[in-house]
Parts: sequence; C-alpha cells; structure tokens
Amino acid sequence: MLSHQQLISQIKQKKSFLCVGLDTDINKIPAFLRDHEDPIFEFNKRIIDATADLCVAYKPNSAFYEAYGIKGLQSLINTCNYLPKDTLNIIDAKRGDIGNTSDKYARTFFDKASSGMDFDAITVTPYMGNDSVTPYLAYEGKWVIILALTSSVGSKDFQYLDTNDGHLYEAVIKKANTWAGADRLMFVVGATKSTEFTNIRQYAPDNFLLVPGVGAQGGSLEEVCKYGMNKDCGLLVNASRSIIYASNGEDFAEAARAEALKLQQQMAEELEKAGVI
Ligand SMILES: O=C(O)c1cc(=O)[nH]c(=O)n1[C@@H]1O[C@H](COP(=O)(O)O)[C@@H](O)[C@H]1O
Repeated sequence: MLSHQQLISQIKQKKSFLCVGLDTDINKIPAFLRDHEDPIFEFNKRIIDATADLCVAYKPNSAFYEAYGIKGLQSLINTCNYLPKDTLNIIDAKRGDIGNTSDKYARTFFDKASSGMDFDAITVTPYMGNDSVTPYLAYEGKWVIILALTSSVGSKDFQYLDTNDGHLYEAVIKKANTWAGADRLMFVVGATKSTEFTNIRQYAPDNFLLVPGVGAQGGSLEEVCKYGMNKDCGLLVNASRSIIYASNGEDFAEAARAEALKLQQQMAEELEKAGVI
C-alpha cells in the first residue's frame, strides 16, 4: 500500500508515472500459454516481471477476469497476490451502489482475509453520491479513484451536462473533494480530454489523476503532461493494450517491456521538463 508521499517518491525514483493495465484477454494472449494451468495469471506474471522497474502502478480490469467465472476470479486473486509491494495496485472495477452494498464491494477488493485480495485502490462511479463512496474510504490507507471525465465518446452524454456548479464532471470533482483529501482521492480523466486538464487543476490542484487513453485510444502523453502535471507530477498514465499485446509471440514479455520503456523514457523527459525531478 502506497501513501501519497510514497507514490511521489516512487515516481521520482523510477522516473515514471506509468500504470500498466492488465486487461488480459484469453483470446489475445500467446497460444503457447493457453495450456498452462492458469494462463491469464501466467501471462500477467510475465508482464509484471518484465515491467515492474518501469512503472509505478498496475491496474487489472475486473471485467476481464469476471468474464471467466470462478477461474477468472482465481486468476485475479493470483494476480493481486503477485503484484509488487512498491507499486500502487488498482482494481478497475467501476463500482458504486448504496452503502451496505458498496461495503461488500470494498470488502471484495480490499479485505484479504475475506476475499483473498487486497488492492490499494479501486475505481468508483460517483453517480450514487457520498454514501456510495464512503464505505471504500472506511478502509484506512486505501485509495478511491472516482470517474470524472472519461476517455469514452459517450462522456458527452452526461459528463458535460451543465449544472449550477459547472459541467457535471466538474461538479463531481468539487463535491468529491469535500469527502476526502488528495491523499485518498484520485480522479479519472481521459487522455483524450487533455484540453480540460488546465481547468481541472484549478479545483483539483493536488489530486492524482488516473489518465487512461494513451496508446490504443490515441491520447497524447505530451498534451496530458503539458496541461495536467502538477508540482509532484500528479499523474498516473495508464496503457493497457499497447503494452500487453505488443506481441503475441514467444517474445510478448520483451515486447511489452520495450513499449513500457518507450513510455517511461518519454515520462522521464516530461518530469525533467516540469522540474519534478
Ligand atoms: O477507469 C478506467 O481505467 C478507464 C476510464 C476511462 O475513462 N477510459 C478507460 O479506457 N478506462 C480503462 O482504461 C483501460 C484502457 O485500456 P487501453 O485503451 O487498452 O490502454 C481500460 O481498462 C479501460 O476500461
């Protein structure tokens, strides 16, 4: 489990704010792994081994595991337990429900004695409000990552609606920041929305932003850094498919490392340019 300060230290030490997304699809992993007892875990293990020194976070997306029932859940548990202790380990679950249900989701992903998993952070939808988010915050030291402005095309359907406190996504960030500090709350902002970052930094100056959408979705790392970086970096940039499926041959782990290294090197330059390191 990483605190705000420890996360910043890791970023400075590794010169990276890369989050490797483990959206592991059994149909896309190399054929030679498929006979393995737990192919999804075996794939993840090799990706983790190949990238751990280049990234500061991992983000398994729960859908990719839940889709395979009990076997998938076991792959997720195995992956969770294999993740390094010095990375921020995020479960991308996008949950949100009334308090007693959220409490069970929190237990699922945060309480190892109950479920076998103890992720450090979870993605949460804010739509049901304060009582749907506080059960996650009840777990000391764990992070809640609230969907604010997503990378999806459909973000325009609701997130840009006008409220009496700006666009809906702006109202979400302002309100959620009254529930907890920047040491517990992050927001998801898509890399495809880089022009909004300057605005967001006015009312979320210290929060880390989890930024998916570089790589396969076409967002620009340079633009994200230009508008979104704060004095401590304040960004975790996720790439999933562009890293983990860089090759589907025997060399998939080396190819993933090469892609992660490219991003890490760009990140080091951006950190230097901004004076973070
Ligand atoms: O919460 C997320 O992580 C998320 C939010 C968002 O706005 N857009 C988005 O793509 N994501 C997730 O980030 C990952 C992006 O994967 P790639 O497009 O393959 O890099 C997927 O796991 C998505 O579910």
